[in-house]
Amino acid sequence: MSSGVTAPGGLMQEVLLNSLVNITKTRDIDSLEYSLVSTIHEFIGCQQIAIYKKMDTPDAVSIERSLALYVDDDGQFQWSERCEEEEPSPELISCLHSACTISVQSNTGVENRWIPVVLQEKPVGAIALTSVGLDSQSQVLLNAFCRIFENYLAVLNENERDKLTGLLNRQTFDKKVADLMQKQVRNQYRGQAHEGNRMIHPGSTSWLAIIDVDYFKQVNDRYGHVCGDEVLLLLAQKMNEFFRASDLLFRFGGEEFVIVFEPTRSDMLRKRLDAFMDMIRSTRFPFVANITVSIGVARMSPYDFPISVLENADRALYHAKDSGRDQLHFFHEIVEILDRENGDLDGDVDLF
Ligand SMILES: Nc1nc2c(ncn2[C@@H]2O[C@H](COP(=O)(O)OP(=O)(O)OP(=O)(O)O)[C@@H](O)[C@H]2O)c(=O)[nH]1
Repeated sequence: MSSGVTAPGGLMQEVLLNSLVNITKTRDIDSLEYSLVSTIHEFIGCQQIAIYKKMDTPDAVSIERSLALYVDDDGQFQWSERCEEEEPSPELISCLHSACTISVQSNTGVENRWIPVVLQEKPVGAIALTSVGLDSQSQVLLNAFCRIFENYLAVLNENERDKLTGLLNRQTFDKKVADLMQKQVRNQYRGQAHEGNRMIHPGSTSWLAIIDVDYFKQVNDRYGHVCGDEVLLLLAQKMNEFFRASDLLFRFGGEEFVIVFEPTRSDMLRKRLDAFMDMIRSTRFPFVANITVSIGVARMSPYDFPISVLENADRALYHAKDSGRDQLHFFHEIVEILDRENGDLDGDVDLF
């Protein structure tokens, strides 16, 4: 038996209730995960606890370990951060595939257990535990914690998402971007040249793109709002399939979408967005057959105000619309051109 908290009955119940209060007090998914792992550590006391997430990418399903806690023999513990799981165990894959709990016991009595996390009837992740075997009380507690986590995850997930497309909604923008930027500062500080298992190329920065459907009003006017919604839904699905799971995809309202890209070089991003525009041009949408999009992109560093970056991307988008639509423009390039034309090297030109 590997129980964490040992306290008299009444006190134990109080500690337990407080822990549940802490789980349900959280307002974002990262804090929820942290509360769950802390609670399992406190009440069940495992050697390792990890949360895995299934990430659907264009080419394959990848798995991310979003949080892990390692406890050594002296009870000292260490947190480990988000990373891509390069070689997921067959048990983890099978748990994610079957949505069933899997438990494997070694000769030495160490037990590995994978518990699925199910959202809208689909397995979206798993909680993995390494322990010296769980007694029945710990198993009951563990299952209850996991189910509370699952229920609360569903609530938070719904609050973060746009109802029509399922993409992140505008209200989450500040928090999500702040988290991403903090992560980049930490990586810079550690001199880390990798993002997950991807190489960060020299000269890479984050980018923010605003994608806006061209002449979308005509779609609504001609076919009605419900048909317009169908077009937006398919476009969002295409974006989800095309871009990496680590890029943040938002619907900002109407026919306007925002993507925050993890560090990459501008030439690489241009290639990717050109390919995206090509894919959209050749996709057959319901009712309208074809649509095009205009895109404005601005560089984003951890030291920028997100609102200023949004304004810059919006100016580049305006330029794309103004120049005929179905185009991609980078804000810094427009500034460079205008600077040259105006001979104004302050960069303080009234652009648009
Ligand atoms: N179907 C649907 N339409 C929406 C939604 N939100 C906003 N719209 C419509 O999106 C259209 C946006 O029109 P405009 O801003 O004039 O832009 P546009 O017609 O795409 O023209 P350009 O962007 O200049 O190419 C309007 O008709 C809005 O009513 C929504 O949730 N569903």
